[in-house]
Amino acid sequence: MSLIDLSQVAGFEVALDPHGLELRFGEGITSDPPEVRRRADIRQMLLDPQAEGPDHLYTIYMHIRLGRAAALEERGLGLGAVVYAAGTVGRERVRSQGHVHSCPPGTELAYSEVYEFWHGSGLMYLQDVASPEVSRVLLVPVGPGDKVPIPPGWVHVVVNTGEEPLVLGAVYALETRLLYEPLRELGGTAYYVLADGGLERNPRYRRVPEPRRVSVPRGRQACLEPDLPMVRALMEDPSCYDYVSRPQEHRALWDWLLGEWGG
Ligand SMILES: O=P(O)(O)OC[C@H]1O[C@](O)(CO)[C@@H](O)[C@@H]1O
Repeated sequence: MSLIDLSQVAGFEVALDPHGLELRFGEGITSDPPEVRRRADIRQMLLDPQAEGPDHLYTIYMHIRLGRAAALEERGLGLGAVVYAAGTVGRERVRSQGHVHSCPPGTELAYSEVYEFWHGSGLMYLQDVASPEVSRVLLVPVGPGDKVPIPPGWVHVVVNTGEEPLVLGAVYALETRLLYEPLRELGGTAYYVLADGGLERNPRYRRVPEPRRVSVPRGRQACLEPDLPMVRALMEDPSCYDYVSRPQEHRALWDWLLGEWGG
């Protein structure tokens, strides 16, 4: 199958092999060896742990090095990417398992991350805590060019709602630890996104609000312009995603973001 060029939306040379769920980088661009998430790996987070579906759900690329990445690393940031299969796992859409991030040492505000969507269509599922009493659940429909910062401490899951592979790039904090256990103990998120577009409540949660559908935030202060790829925004202003690795210094930005989403 032919490759799909993503260079324009990503801001550097990269193409999607939709059949293999793989990325091909331009010359001189490298990454850590890709990691494949299989259905068995995320079983404990599914509505039905025995659900049938594709074996290979998504491919993760971390530490993508563009040759000019020094500015990124000096700021405690890395560039990653994920390719999600299309299809269903039991009654759910193919999706990431979900996790939360650790906090920078000596702080109480967890590392963030910014997702930038490069191909396909999806839904970001955001939940304010990975514990049985949840106050906010947000659903953000996403497509190419959209950027979504993860508010500190929030559970985040990416759902492929389209019929093609969904591809995203991610600016993440190099020091982040990904925490899966709090969510595994709850059997995943408070709601599961179903293939028919509906939501199924997870009975292990004690308190859950009605989910709210919100828009992708647009804001210069957070470098979220849809027509400026993250790697180009970083070239123009190397500090523009410092809020990812130093969330505690950017409280006004988090207030703005949650305000955009209705508080
Ligand atoms: O939750 P999982 O299975 O680790 O997959 C999501 C992946 O996406 C990322 O958020 C992209 O950087 C990684 O941190 C993570 O490994």
